[in-house]
Amino acid sequence: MKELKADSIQLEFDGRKILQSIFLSCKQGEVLGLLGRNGCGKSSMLKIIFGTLTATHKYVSIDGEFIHKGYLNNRIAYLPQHNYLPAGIRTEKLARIIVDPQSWKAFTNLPVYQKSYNKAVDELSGGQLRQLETMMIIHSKAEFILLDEPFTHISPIQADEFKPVIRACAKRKGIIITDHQYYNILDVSDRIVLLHNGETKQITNKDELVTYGYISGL
Ligand SMILES: Nc1ncnc2c1ncn2[C@@H]1O[C@H](COP(=O)(O)OP(=O)(O)OP(=O)(O)O)[C@@H](O)[C@H]1O
Repeated sequence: MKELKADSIQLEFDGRKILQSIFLSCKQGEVLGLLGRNGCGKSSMLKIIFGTLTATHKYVSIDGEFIHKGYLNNRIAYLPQHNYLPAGIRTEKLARIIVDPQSWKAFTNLPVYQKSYNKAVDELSGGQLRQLETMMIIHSKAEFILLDEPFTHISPIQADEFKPVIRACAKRKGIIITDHQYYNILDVSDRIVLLHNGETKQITNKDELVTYGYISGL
């Protein structure tokens, strides 16, 4: 199983330090949950690993091989925080571009695809669209999958249907997932990392999330 490592990432915006002491690793076969307050740099970190945001400094590797642009050669796929599928195009057409032919059967069996395959993206509800674009990324060819807020706009029952699909995908791939619905992240993840004051903290006990002021502990 391959291992993705993100190390020594530093990011500044207008002289303001956002990320400074970052170490993340994710093996194929596991789901790594990434938590952190609004604006702490979670999306920026995923974009740096994916290769679409330039950091002041970064070291991203898969099995020791330096990865400059993760999106090249189907190494890393990224679900952005905001919708990415273009409006006006039929779902089936987009799925044929994004989904790995080897995962086509599993993907097309998903209820969300069956309900939407002959519709255009702009005919879907916000929740349907979010599920669909997450599922397309999960069933893409990439070795590692980065999911930025996949549970946003998703109803609780659909989130519960979602989690086993993410777990099943993690048998073959490595997944890094972030969302403010932290209970869903705790549920679906093997390990948790908290981004706190620009640094990654490996979380081994839920109480540490209270200590770092991420949840209130009430
Ligand atoms: N292009 C940019 N130019 C300047 N500042 C930026 C830019 N992109 C992000 N930032 C700032 O960097 C910080 C980290 O943003 P980022 O979107 O990575 O945080 P986040 O943890 O994903 O937040 P949220 O949970 O609210 O989505 C924020 O303070 C944000 O305002």
